[in-house]
Amino acid sequence: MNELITFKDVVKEYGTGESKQIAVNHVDFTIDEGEFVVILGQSGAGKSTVLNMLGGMDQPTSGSIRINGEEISTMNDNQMSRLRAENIGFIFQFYNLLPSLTAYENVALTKEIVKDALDPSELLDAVGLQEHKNKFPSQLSGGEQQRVSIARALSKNPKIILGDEPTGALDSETGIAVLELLQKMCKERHKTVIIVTHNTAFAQCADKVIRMRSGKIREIKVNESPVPVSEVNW
Ligand SMILES: Nc1ncnc2c1ncn2[C@@H]1O[C@H](COP(=O)(O)OP(=O)(O)OP(=O)(O)O)[C@@H](O)[C@H]1O
Repeated sequence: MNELITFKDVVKEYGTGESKQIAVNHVDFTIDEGEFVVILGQSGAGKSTVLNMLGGMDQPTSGSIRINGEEISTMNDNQMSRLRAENIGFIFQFYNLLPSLTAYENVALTKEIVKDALDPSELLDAVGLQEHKNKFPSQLSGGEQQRVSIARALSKNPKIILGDEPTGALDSETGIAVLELLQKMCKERHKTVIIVTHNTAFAQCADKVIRMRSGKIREIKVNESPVPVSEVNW
């Protein structure tokens, strides 16, 4: 498989002097195109910092981050916005939908940002929300809102989908359904999906598990036979 993402000797420090905090401490890993990757670790391990640097929301203090062969750690805001718009979809713990827009309109917003946005209606069908397209976020359950946000993330047809605790605010049954959908996007649409979580049960379904503690990588494990989400004993 093609290598899509490379972190090489990446360090992220916050603050200076006595208040200096090393959030990410000399981290190396690679992610291939089409992989379903879970970054695991307890609170404060540095997971979100890694994801934020990957999405260009934060820049490393030192080291190299390459996406699709492009060095992103030295990109300016405009270059980063372009790369993000073309390649990356985000799913957050809280769905970040615009309350005054319907599910359909929230997904259709992407058309304003990218030229080749996918059809909102088809995407909402794909995430099982055929009957809810014209509802506002307040009329949808948490799981439904998260599915709208997944449809929105997919609408720009990104190569990479990043999720920071994407099931964190959902009950376990809905969380499993959302995870199943992400695994499906990975297998059927060949998306590279990277999820940050503290839930160790996710490890069974991943192609690759990156374990972090105190800003460092403790283990990188390639799973030869990942389990379909539906078969995991949660
Ligand atoms: N903007 C910031 N300023 C100062 N310190 C920060 C900042 N962002 C993160 N940190 C620190 O960096 C460390 C790693 O934080 P990070 O959010 O990446 O951890 P995490 O593994 O995602 O944790 P959680 O599961 O609780 O979200 C923590 O000690 C945190 O306090």
